[in-house]
Amino acid sequence: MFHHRHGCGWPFLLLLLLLFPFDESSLLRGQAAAADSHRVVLYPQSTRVSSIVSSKYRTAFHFQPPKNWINDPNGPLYYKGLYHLFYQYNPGSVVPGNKTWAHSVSADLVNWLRLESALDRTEPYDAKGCWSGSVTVLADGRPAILYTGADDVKNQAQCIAFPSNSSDPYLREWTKPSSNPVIRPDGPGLTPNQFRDPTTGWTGPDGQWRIAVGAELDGYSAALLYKSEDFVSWSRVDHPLYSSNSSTMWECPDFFAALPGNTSGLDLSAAIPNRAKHVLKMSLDSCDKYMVGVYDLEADKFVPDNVVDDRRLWLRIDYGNYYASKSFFDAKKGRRIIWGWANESDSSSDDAAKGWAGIQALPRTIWLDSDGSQLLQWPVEEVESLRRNETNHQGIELKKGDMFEIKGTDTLQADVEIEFEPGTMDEADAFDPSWLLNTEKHCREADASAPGGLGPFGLVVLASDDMEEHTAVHFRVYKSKHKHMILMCSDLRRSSLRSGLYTPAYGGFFEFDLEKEKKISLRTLIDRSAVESFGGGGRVCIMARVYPVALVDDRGAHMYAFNNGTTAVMVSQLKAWSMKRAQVNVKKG
Ligand SMILES: OC[C@H]1O[C@@](CO)(OC[C@@]2(O[C@H]3O[C@H](CO)[C@@H](O)[C@H](O)[C@H]3O)O[C@H](CO)[C@@H](O)[C@@H]2O)[C@@H](O)[C@@H]1O
Repeated sequence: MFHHRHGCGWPFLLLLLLLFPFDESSLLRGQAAAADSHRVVLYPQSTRVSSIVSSKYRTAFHFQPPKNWINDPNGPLYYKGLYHLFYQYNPGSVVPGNKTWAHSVSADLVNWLRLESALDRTEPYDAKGCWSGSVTVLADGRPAILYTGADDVKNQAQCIAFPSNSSDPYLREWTKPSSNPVIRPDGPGLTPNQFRDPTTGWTGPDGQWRIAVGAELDGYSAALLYKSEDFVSWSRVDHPLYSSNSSTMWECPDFFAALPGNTSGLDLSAAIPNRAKHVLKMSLDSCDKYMVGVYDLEADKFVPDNVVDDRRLWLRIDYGNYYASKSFFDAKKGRRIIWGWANESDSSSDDAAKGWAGIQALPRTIWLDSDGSQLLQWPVEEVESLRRNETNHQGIELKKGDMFEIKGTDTLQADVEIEFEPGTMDEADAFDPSWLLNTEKHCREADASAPGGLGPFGLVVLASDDMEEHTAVHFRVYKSKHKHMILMCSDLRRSSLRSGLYTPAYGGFFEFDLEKEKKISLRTLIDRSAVESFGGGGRVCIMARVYPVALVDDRGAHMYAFNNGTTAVMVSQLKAWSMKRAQVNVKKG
């Protein structure tokens, strides 16, 4: 029998059991299947599914403007006591196009004040859009924007802008000098409409500035390297910072240094300790991938520690809906922070009806693990200021089929931290490396309801009373040669009764010394249409967008810790908080 702990729905479940007997070993699938039979009778979709046009899907603490289309975060920086976030914004519409640099500021990375646009399409060289780029603080303390201007035939060139008044901490007004564009799409191997998204600058041993620009080079991907004395006149270095024939154009490259095992960040323009590694991030295939390596100062090249030919195996910043990320060194707290964009997962006609599309994922502190092999991420600590009414449990044993309902928390706006401790690791199934090639496929097959030796166990969020709608974030433990391989999935397939949504089962693997660590942690932040999860202390991150009908209908939602694996797991610690609404772009300054 399954063990439903502290559950709300006993009478209902009992009724379901009587009416629709199901395989006891697969509670989630069983409930959904039973509910499926109900759906026709109780919830004919035409009358049941209320409109997606609801302010209830707008996020309470993820960054979004009041309306219209947004994409990439651009040029984040900390300047004179304020955090600045610029982002790609179409001021006139909810579809991509006519991009400008919208601009917001914050004292705490949580509450944001909307300012006037920083860059608009005013010149022939940016007539089709002021596209993505970065901010660099120059030696005299002045920030400079480098962005991509797309002209009327969408050829791309890199352009510069300076604050009209750099003593203004709000950096409200920006000026484009007559020297623009400062880097044209010229030179051997370049494709003029595949040349964009300049990185933040750094200085080399010769004191000269360097930047990388995403490009297609001879049909392949490259982070092209440019050098300058004064940040205004640039020349192309005869070799790229790094290039690869495993893919085509890389968008939004990001290049930074990090010390293994140290959560403090490094400022790329300052002296970089010898022990430091470098990270090159690139956006392609609708996701953000990265390589860890060293920056060979003599050759002026990035050299990855491992060259992996098959790009499906490249490490990922996030295994969900997350793209075009950009990091910056936060001089206030000495950390590196990364921002990334999460698109809507509905149709563009839904977006048009809603009048808004796109959010930014939470700002995350990002650092390298102790052996320098992968990045770890965690929401910036400031997010915790929104936590209210803590719920705390320890020592909950979850046997196969158990669900433990987390009560007393606003399940639509919540922050949950759980530690799972398997009783034994003996039953873990064997790992097959071929799963790494398609983790989403593996998450579809390794469903939350399909029992394994050790797992699935995890969290079910935004679950309707009858489980007809729910999103499962869960782990499965596999034995591999040396350590364990942990699969983390965020399965959206039953997240909504609506049709026409993109509802994959996202997934990523991480290697973990479970014998030593004993516990696997999960942190999930639920913010209405956003479910952002961090597994294994930030080893795998999954950003997801969901649109449960129950949320709009005010039917509430449930949240459960569950285990459907053969081996019992102990929830050694469970903490949940309701999250207060932040002031995000509600006011214009
Ligand atoms: O806003 C331009 C910047 O955005 C980037 C990366 O997101 O380029 C995206 C790109 O278009 C694709 O992405 C759009 C969303 O950003 C999508 O809606 C569109 O359908 C896609 O083609 O933007 C340009 C212009 O559309 C196109 O060449 C890119 O692929 C970044 O590279 C740009 O600076």
